Amino acid sequence: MSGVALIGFGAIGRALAIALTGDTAISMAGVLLRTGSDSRDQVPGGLPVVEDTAGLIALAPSVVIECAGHAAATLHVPDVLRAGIDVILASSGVLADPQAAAEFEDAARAGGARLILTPGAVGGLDVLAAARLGGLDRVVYTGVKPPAAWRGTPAESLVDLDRLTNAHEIFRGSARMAAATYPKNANVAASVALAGLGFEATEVRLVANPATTTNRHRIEASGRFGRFAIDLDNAPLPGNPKSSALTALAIERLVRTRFAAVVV
Ligand SMILES: NC(=O)C1=CN([C@@H]2O[C@H](COP(=O)(O)OP(=O)(O)OC[C@H]3O[C@@H](n4cnc5c(N)ncnc54)[C@H](O)[C@@H]3O)[C@@H](O)[C@H]2O)C=CC1
Ligand SMILES: O=C([O-])CC(=O)C(=O)O
Repeated sequence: MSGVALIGFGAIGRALAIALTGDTAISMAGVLLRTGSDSRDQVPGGLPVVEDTAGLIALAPSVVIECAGHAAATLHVPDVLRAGIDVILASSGVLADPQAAAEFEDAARAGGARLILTPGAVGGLDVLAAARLGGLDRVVYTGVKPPAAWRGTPAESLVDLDRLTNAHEIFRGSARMAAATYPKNANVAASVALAGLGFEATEVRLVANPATTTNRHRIEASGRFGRFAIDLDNAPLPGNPKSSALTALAIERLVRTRFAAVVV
């Protein structure tokens, strides 16, 4: 088996295809699109396009990258894992649903494959996961994005995003609720929860702020290890103000790591 296959060809998928095409050590195996998808015209010529899970598995990739959202992850990822193919999951928030989390894990075990979470738009998950082994007391994640990043989300019923003049907290609660309520904006909250204190105990604040042009993420954690805080100020991806460019880079790094002799 060789190569990388994508589920979805939106802002992250396009960035990955550009970054990985032409690399001599890594080949692109193909892309899974929905039937009639607008993205078809943007897929580089010669790259196979498939429309269902069986077609994706038939490409025999060494790894599949999911970058299409929670529904697509639920639809395709368990079967890909059961077929023995590793999956890099961008839409980590799908695991906030205990039933989905159990199904994904069972599928990975059944197929002898690995479900790999990307740090995505944040960093510090290594610190959090190590600190957790010694015991964590508190983890707080705060995500701040410009109003445009909250369009098409429940924030629209809380505040007039077009007329916002000050920062407005649009969500405060558990990582589980954040991931379910903001599936395209709070995957980071889910990844922080999975690395640290879990979906219930991880505290999340989401903010719409007209004064920012970047996607800001702050993780604060304390426990027996001590304490840490990490701040990221991320440029958004062209084509999707919700998603940080760092997310595509973090996935690219995971892919390169799989094919590298020395792993940093
Ligand atoms: N872990 C993290 O830090 C982050 C995770 N994400 C996740 O990555 C996902 C993708 O992000 P973007 O590329 O920025 O979104 P996007 O909206 O630009 O692209 C998503 C693409 O997936 C396609 N799609 C939807 N359902 C599909 C299906 N069933 N099969 C095939 N394609 C399907 C859509 O048509 C669209 O072209 C987000 O929805 C989110 O779940 C995004 C940003 C950060
Ligand atoms: O890319 C980002 O800044 C974060 C994001 O959308 C998510 O966590 O789903």
